Amino acid sequence: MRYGEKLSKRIKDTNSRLCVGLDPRPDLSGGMEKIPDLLKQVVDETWEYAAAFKPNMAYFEAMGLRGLEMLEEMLGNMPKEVPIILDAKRSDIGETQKYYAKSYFENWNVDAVTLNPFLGYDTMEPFLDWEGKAIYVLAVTSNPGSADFQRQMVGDRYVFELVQDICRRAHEEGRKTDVGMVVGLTNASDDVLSRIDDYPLLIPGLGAQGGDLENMAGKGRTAPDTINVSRGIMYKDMEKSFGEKAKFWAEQIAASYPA
Ligand SMILES: O=c1ccn([C@@H]2O[C@H](COP(=O)(O)O)[C@@H](O)[C@H]2O)c(=O)[nH]1
Repeated sequence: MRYGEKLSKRIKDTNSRLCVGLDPRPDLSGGMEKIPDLLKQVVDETWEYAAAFKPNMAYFEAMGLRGLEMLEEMLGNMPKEVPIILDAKRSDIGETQKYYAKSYFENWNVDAVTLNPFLGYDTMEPFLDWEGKAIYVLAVTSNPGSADFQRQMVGDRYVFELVQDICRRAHEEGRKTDVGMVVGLTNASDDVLSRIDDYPLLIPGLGAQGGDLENMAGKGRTAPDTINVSRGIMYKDMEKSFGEKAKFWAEQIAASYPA
């Protein structure tokens, strides 16, 4: 089964496009030793509402070797039907990318990984022949600085449209790996979305970053797009359970962008 099929099935089964972000912060969680139980609790309480989970490498790397062990332990115990998108945003020459691809797709067996496309198509190549896997390339990120490069014009096209050419090329070449894009909800204007094809989108920026779900309403998209919430579930309204917050966000998303 291709990645897109697995994610589409999950979105249908749960009636949810919510991607639950797993960004553990020891400073807000009573110390590093609390993180493994916290992650287990978040996964246990939210998985029924989750189209996907997205651990961000930065938060695990910040805890040193123990953090990587925690990530590995967590990945080994995730519900198998929920796709895992590892937010790594890697970028390097192709020879080195081979080892990132092996690390994420073979050793950790995640379903998808985020990549920075700045070094060009050849650096995506090592990720493109993996059955059942996907990459999401950064196209229009959710930060204000997305205007610095991504939303600049080169001739009569935006830079993010050149990024989209990577998806098109992989698709035309019939590669085994699915290729989607990261498009931040905060910057998902009509001008942007009208130029984005129906490839799977990973859409961060809901919750703490204030992205507006109305941006996604009525766009006629059919791809298995998933909308991420990290802090809004793990570190907001702590009197509520993680499950309650995940349910809330799944419903909010469905109201504007039905599954
Ligand atoms: O453009 C991007 C790409 C990735 N992210 C990541 O998503 C989550 C968002 O966390 P929140 O707490 O829901 O704001 C985090 O891991 C970011 O590094 C993004 O925000 N924007």
